[in-house]
Amino acid sequence: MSTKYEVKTSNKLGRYLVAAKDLRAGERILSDQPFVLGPNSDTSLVCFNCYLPLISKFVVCKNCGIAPICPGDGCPEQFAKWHSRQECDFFRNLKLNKGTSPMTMVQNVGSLLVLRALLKQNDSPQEWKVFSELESHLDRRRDSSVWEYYDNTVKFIQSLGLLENGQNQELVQQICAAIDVNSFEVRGPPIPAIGCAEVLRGVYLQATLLAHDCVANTHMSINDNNVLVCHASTDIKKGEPIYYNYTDALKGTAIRQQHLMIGKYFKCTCSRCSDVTEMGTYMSSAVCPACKTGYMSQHGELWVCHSCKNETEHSVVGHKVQCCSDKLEVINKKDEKELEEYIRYVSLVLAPNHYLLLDAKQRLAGVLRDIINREPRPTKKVMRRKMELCKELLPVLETLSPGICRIKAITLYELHATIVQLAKKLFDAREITGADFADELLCAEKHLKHALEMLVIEPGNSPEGELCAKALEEYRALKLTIAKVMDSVHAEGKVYKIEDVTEEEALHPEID
Ligand SMILES: C[S@@+](CC[C@H](N)C(=O)[O-])C[C@H]1O[C@@H](n2cnc3c(N)ncnc32)[C@H](O)[C@@H]1O
Repeated sequence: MSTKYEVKTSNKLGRYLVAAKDLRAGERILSDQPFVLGPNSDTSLVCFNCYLPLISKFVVCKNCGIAPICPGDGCPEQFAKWHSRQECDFFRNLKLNKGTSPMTMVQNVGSLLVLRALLKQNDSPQEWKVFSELESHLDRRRDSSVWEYYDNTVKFIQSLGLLENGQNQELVQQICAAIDVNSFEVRGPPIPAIGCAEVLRGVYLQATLLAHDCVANTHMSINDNNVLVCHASTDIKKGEPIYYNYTDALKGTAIRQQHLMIGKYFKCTCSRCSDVTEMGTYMSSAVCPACKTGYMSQHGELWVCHSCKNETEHSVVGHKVQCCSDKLEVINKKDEKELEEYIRYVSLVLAPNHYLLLDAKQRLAGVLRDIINREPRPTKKVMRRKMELCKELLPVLETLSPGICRIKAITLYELHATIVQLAKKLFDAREITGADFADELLCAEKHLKHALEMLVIEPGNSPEGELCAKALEEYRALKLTIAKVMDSVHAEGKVYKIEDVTEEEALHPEID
């Protein structure tokens, strides 16, 4: 039993976790191994052992003769292996006694996670019991399209003779439902030479008890060994609920609620959902066509301006917002000019922090980052624009994801990097003084330190953990540079050049 949290039950939330003591931001609350982990139901073929995609060819496991696995040298050693001895023996029996073929497995890869959960019934009966008691909303799903969707999985499991006497298709539907309602997205193993990874789903029996709030007080990370770690993102007082955000904090209320209703079967009534301004961010609001300065938010069939109180029919504003959304779908989101044009165009219609605008601004910041890193002499204009975009995003993140937040940390890291790049360029061109240069570097240092304070809890073997290691090196180098610049500012008559800091000094500074 954890000393950090207690399990409570309410009519509204079912079981949920509360803090058993005062928790500080950054404090670890729980760490959890997956009960099951595997591909999504609509997956393309993956290796049954390591979950790498099997793109053009595969072999079958030598022992069971039916599980598709990696060809050539087999699965990379560093990845977890999921085709267990028990499963392999079970598959072998299937082949010998039922004539099950590798093709049956290939065709039913989307049901693999359900099959693996069901096999836990005998392999880990205690865990299975906990899993079988999770909320599944089975009655809400009965006779719906999702029930029908999983019909193939039911047939596949039945064909393997896995349902014991008295068990029926309801059990398979219940497993499908419990996985849908309780699973977390997990990054699959990175595909060699490409780097990107399949998105898998994992059920974590402790973490799944966290209730949802659109303004969460936890930060979740899953490392490359698939261990989930949950930290407090803000201070949490003893007795307060511990919340995780099941949906995307950077989406508007209508989209978040739809996602929660379709996937988790509840209507969120959190403080953000109950506030049409979304905590003053106006993230789903539009510019008022009457006063042109106020923002209108939706109240049922009307949109009302917070400033001049003008009322407009939903059909009118809703249509405009839909057009902005449709346009974002079709533009080239890797093209700087198309994104800038989109931002200019929709800024006439949408409030500045509307989620569609924030989406476009985030993408543009990424495109500009790539330009700055790729071009030998990126322009000051590009750097300034990227900094402006980061600065626009940060206050919204601070309101909607207070405390420790991954996107906030990355945005602060990016902001620091560009401040340093621009300041260096300006100083080298003698466009700013040594004192101004030092000020800029100090400002960058403040942002980098803040980013590091959040990144430090990321698991080392994750992309964010790697960013943390890189940021730490850069922090040490930056401190050294600042000290040199300060010295030169104070040393009369000396003209300081950043190149005066040797690479050796920058990369291996003395740590203070
Ligand atoms: C991942 S499960 C959480 C564990 C679940 N309470 C249990 O006892 O098994 C998600 C379900 O918890 C309930 N839930 C979580 N957060 C909620 C919220 N903010 N409002 C209403 N229901 C919520 C919903 O039934 C949802 O489908």
